[in-house]
Amino acid sequence: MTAPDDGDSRITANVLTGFLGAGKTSLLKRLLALPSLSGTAVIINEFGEVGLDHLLVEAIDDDIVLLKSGCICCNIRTELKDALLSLFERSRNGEIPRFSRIAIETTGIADPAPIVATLSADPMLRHHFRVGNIVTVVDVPNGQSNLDGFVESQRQVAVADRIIVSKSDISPAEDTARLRARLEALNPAAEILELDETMQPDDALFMRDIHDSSARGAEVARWLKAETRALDAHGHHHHHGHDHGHSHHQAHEHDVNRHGDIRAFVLKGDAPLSWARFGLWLSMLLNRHGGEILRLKGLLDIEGNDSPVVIQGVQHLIHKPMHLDRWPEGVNGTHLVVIARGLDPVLVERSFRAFNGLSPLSGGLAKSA
Ligand SMILES: Nc1nc2c(ncn2[C@@H]2O[C@H](COP(=O)(O)OP(=O)(O)OP(=O)(O)O)[C@@H](O)[C@H]2O)c(=O)[nH]1
Repeated sequence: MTAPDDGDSRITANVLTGFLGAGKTSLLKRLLALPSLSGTAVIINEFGEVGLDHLLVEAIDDDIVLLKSGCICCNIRTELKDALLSLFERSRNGEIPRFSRIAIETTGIADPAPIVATLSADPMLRHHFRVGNIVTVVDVPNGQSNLDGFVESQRQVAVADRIIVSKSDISPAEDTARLRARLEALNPAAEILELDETMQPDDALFMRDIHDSSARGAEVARWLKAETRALDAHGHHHHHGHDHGHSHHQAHEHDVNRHGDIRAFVLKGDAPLSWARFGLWLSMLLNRHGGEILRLKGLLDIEGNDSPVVIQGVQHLIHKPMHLDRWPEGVNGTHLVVIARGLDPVLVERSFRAFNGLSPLSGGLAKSA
């Protein structure tokens, strides 16, 4: 793992995902109509032989690349890479306008993580592109049943930085509220926004991300808020942290963050960490369990640093760590939000504490701050 460094002039790649028909293309059209996003190049990956979405996104048709492959996890990786590099070259040569941002709309039944992985792991791609906000659209009419029936839908929600709840205009308010609650539990670190087709989206959806130093503080504050909604490694809500009488079993009965076997939890450090040791622990964890760790984001208190180091990752990948100017109000100490599938949070916490020289938590119960 490299040391934190903020200098970055690469093209931002926003990934737009969401289940079939959730409203991705409709949202993308409205985003691209905003002056601040008008120069965005677009790659659309459609399921099936005939692509139609590019016809709907007429505004920037010269820059649209359509990837027709069905399965995003295998052949699409090469195709996506070729498409991205070709767009980059063509803009360099003046064949198409220069662009500083690219939006990648995934097919509805895809797990977006391999796209993010391709973008961040391929040496050529990561030289030119960096992953910006991952935006996931979930529609109220079908969102619940998609989450029930398709692990891809769960993964789309789990990796998101922003979740757009669509079609609330044609749904009962209680359905919208119920879906929001489920999404919050599944990914407590994401911002959830209700946006139907009649509403103009904010360019911040794509533009304000963790790489933007003016937005970084607000972004991190959101991750930290996740802590009040996520569970600690033992299945307890932090604001219920005084219930020391709970057994693990009791705690898990109230474990709203478990969906299928995907769940969010928070690891906290009560002493500064050694960068090298933490890096080694994380590498080992990802080496072994990268496929199960869907999303990881948080603040690290690193020895010798007055301000926190921001870290985030998707599956096997850890993005380049960044510095935050100062600790947010009321926060000191490492806070790591983890969204994982099929991993025992207690074991992860145990190894985190042991490896990083933190004392074990007494009695097997996490203490609240
Ligand atoms: N009422 C309502 N309809 C919407 C909303 N968002 C999208 N739609 C409609 O839902 C349908 C699907 O929207 P698309 O934007 O094509 O959805 P998509 O996610 O791109 O679909 P696929 O590419 O097939 O996965 C279209 O008929 C849209 O007009 C919304 O917020 N409210």
